[in-house]
Amino acid sequence: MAAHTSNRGNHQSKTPVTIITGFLGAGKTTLLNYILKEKGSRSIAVIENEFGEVNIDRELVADNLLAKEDLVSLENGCVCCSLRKDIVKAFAEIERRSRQQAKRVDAIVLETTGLADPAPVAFTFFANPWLASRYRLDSIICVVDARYLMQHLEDGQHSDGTVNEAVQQIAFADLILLNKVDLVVEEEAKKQVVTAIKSINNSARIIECQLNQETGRPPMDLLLFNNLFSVNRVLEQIDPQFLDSDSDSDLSEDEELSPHDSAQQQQQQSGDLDPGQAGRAVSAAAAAAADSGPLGPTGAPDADTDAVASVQAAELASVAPAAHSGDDDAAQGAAARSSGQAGPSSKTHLSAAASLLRKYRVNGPSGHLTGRKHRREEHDCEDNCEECHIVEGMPIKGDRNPKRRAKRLHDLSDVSSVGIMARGTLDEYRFNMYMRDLLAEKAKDIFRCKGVLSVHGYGNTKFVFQGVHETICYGPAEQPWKPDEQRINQVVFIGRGLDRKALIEGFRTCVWVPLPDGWDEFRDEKTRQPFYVNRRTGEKSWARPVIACARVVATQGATQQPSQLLPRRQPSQLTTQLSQPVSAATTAGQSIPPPIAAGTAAQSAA
Ligand SMILES: Nc1nc2c(ncn2[C@@H]2O[C@H](COP(=O)(O)OP(=O)(O)OP(=O)(O)O)[C@@H](O)[C@H]2O)c(=O)[nH]1
Repeated sequence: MAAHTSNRGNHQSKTPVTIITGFLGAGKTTLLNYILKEKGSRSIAVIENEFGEVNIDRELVADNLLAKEDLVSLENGCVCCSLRKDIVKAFAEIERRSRQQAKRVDAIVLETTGLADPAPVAFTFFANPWLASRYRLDSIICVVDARYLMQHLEDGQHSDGTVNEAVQQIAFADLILLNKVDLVVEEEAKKQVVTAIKSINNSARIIECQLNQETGRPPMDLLLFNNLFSVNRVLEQIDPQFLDSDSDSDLSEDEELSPHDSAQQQQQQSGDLDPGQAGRAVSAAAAAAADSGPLGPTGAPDADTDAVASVQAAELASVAPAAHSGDDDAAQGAAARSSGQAGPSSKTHLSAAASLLRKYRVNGPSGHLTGRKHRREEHDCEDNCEECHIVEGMPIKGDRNPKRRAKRLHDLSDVSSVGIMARGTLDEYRFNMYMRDLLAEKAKDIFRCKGVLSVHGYGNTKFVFQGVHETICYGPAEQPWKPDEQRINQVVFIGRGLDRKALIEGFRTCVWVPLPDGWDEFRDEKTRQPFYVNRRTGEKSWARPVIACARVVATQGATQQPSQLLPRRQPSQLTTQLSQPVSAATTAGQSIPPPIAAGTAAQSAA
């Protein structure tokens, strides 16, 4: 780990950092899990950034980590904007933990959210002196969803010439994993995707893969320690003015931590970072690290006198203003750093860094996750308007004319996440119906949904569900529910124009509740729709009776007469029916099948 390396400024001795980027649902976490499983004796720490209100990825990644200390989560925000300060703090936290356990870290993998622009994240490694002295960017890997890329690119090309995150992610990649090739059967369609990728980034290597299959994964040595990132490439092929520097910096003022923050920092020593607490906790770590000094390779304190200053720099996550030193200086400095030569003068370094950070500091005061509805057309704003998340950005490749540079739009004002948690177990059928109806109506706008579920009738099997637009699959998690683990269902939806209230209310109806005494549940053999029979009276109903007023509810809203139902079956048959795994309804990569015609008993059952 960087804290365990005494060489400063030597490119190869710095701890390599791999950024995994890619649009929502492309397969980033699948890749990360593969890396963690195949890492062998190498020690890898993970910084995981999740956009959603509920962190499902932590659950999915944690099983593959040797220790939970190897994972730092940056939740409910996006590292490229609202959580960017926290990147530095997350690195400091990893150092603190590794120091505490006298453990080395060979590499760090940072998984961004699917909505992140990797550019500002990447440049934090050049802009922040503390990070730059300890870490080097090994490569940016972009995972591309072969099935949905064209849709995402189309969504990303606006009539006003702006581009979206999917484009940025490809443009900045050093390595592109064209994933889910199993879902694109036609060679022509695949070629079209490859052509689209090459039109954005012609220099990155493209590897076709199927990350969810053992046989479809790229070899590990292509992924880590590959030294592919090059600032020169960014300057030459993406934005020649990327490192333009100037003298002003407005960074330090609002990024400094107040004494109040510092007091809070002292209280949090370990554990995953809560949203909002994250930065403070990790800063405390940076401060603690500064106090004790960095460790050398053996774990002994290093006498490096700039240590305190460096770590404090990390804590502040800011750069001091520096005199204007000229574009060439800045570019050369960055290029020199990239190639492992001695760094530029600190003046140049800080100046370039100030320019970069200012350029990419795009989020408004409250960040885009607060559900701001501020839209571009509502006022006549300029580039860099913080309210709109619009910054001056990348040119379209090959376009060297600054006047024609496309503005990059990081307008997530209508994109939100809705996280829902519910205690207990879920009714399989109702949940299937809930998802089917939701996706039938809103699949295009629901970019991503995922969750961890406890389903009634399946004992301690923990189910994971994963959805990307209308593609959804269910399956058992790697680990079952632990005996002392609370059964809390967690789902998260990420998309455009989500109706939070409707999503929550709908999900609530999926929670399994016991039937009133005397009622049995059966399934229609063809549709698998449940129906209910009163043992005593023989009454049948599509609607689920509830305990308090079973008769009333049982007849309310039923869409067909119980007489149309199949004959009553024996309880043993019922058990067989209900023990069908929820995953049997769908298999990976297939859309959820419609068990019954739309709009029938699923809604009325509530
Ligand atoms: N068919 C198919 N599915 C895949 C492949 N690779 C990953 N998946 C599935 O795609 C879904 C999303 O994968 P993740 O790894 O969670 O995607 P992600 O990019 O981390 O998603 P976010 O973090 O939410 O943006 C999961 O259900 C994976 O099992 C593949 O090669 N083929």
